[in-house]
Amino acid sequence: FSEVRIEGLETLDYLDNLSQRERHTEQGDAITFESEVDRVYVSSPNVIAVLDHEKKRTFVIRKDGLPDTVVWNPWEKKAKTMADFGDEEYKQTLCVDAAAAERPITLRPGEEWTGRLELSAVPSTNCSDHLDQPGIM
Ligand SMILES: O=P(O)(O)OC[C@H]1O[C@@H](O)[C@H](O)[C@@H](O)[C@@H]1O
Repeated sequence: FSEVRIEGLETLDYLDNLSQRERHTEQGDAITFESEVDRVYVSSPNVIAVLDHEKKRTFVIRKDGLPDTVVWNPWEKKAKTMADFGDEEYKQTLCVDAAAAERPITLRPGEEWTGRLELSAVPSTNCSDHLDQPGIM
C-alpha cells in the first residue's frame, strides 16, 4: 500500500477533515499513504492519476464540473469502528473522489447541473507517459 501514490494534487490547498477542515497546502511531490487521511483538495485539476507501483497499474481519474477531489483512507483504528468497512480493508482501499465539497452546488427550481467522473485503468507504473496519448485522454 505504501507503494501507491497520487499525482495531480501536489502543491494544492486542502481542507483537512481530520481537523475541523483546517486549510493546509500540500508539500509533497506526490501523495503517499502511511496513516489516516481525509482531505478535500480544492480546485484540483481535471485529470488525476493513482499509481500502484506494486501491481503495475495506474488509475486515471477524469472529472468535469466537480472542482474538488476528496482523498480518504480510514486506516487501521477507524476501520475497526466502521460497521460497513472490514478491519483489514484499509490496506486495499484508497478513495479518490471528485466532489463539490468546498462550495456545494445549489440549484433553484428548474435549474440543471451536470458533473462527470470517469475512471480508467492503464497497465503501467508511469502515468505521465500515457496521459498525453490521445487514445487514453
Ligand atoms: O461512511 P461513509 O458515509 O460511506 O463515508 C466514508 C468516508 O467517505 C469519504 O469520502 C469522506 O471524505 C469521509 O469523511 C467519510 O468518512
